[in-house]
Amino acid sequence: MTHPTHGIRIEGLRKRYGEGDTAVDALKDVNMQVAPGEVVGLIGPSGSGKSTLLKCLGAVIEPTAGRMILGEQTIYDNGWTLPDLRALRRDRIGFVFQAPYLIPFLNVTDNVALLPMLAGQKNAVARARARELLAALDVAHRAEAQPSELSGGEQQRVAIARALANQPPVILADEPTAPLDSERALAVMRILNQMAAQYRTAIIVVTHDEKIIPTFRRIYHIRDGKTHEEAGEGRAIDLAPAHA
Ligand SMILES: Nc1ncnc2c1ncn2[C@@H]1O[C@H](COP(=O)(O)OP(=O)(O)OP(=O)(O)O)[C@@H](O)[C@H]1O
Repeated sequence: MTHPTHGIRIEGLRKRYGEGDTAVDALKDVNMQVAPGEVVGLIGPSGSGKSTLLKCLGAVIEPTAGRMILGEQTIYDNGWTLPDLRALRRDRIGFVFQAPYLIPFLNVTDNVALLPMLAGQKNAVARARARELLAALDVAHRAEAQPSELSGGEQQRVAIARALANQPPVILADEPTAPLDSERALAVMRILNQMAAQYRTAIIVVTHDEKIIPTFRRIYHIRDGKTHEEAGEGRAIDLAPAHA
């Protein structure tokens, strides 16, 4: 089957934890499509299945049924279709979390270059790629600093650079703006939108953050393990300051 849009496609995804009387159907029927270059919001109350969905998409846990397509590749079709899930996570999916989780004893450039090096890139190529991304995210001047010397917003931008380092077709962001004030939260959303457009990345942002919800053009609501799509406001965010 061909997938003209690529990006992310999820069809009829289900996840059951446990068995028998104690089984929990965390995902009952999840359907989503995210185009390359698009940033969508995923919103839902506590316990609705958001983390379960991200963990399935990130190949951290195995779904029970359905299909998941990342980029050009079907990765799950009622079972994993790939032998090496570690390589999938490392090379094809970027993760951004609420906390930046930078490696404290590596400088900023090496934090970003590490994943391409692990994927087999030569050191010089990986570091050049890291410097290009740090420049795109406006933190090139901190390239030789240690993570502890950066502000929270700078650390989050380095974490975004790291998520982009292997040019994954997909980025999964879990509450990436929760600890940030309004201006910085909007700046992070602007960066994610710019990066999505520049690198044709499909990005899913799980969030409760009222500050950023108006920025999405499309939102998936998840409730009781089922997704519902709705149009967002898609409010322009180019008035936000450049520095997160
Ligand atoms: N490992 C597990 N074993 C059994 N049930 C689980 C497990 N992980 C999650 N669940 C259940 O699956 C359902 C969905 O949980 P999930 O963590 O995906 O929700 P969430 O939307 O991310 O919630 P929150 O916003 O509170 O983090 C909940 O009923 C939860 O109790």
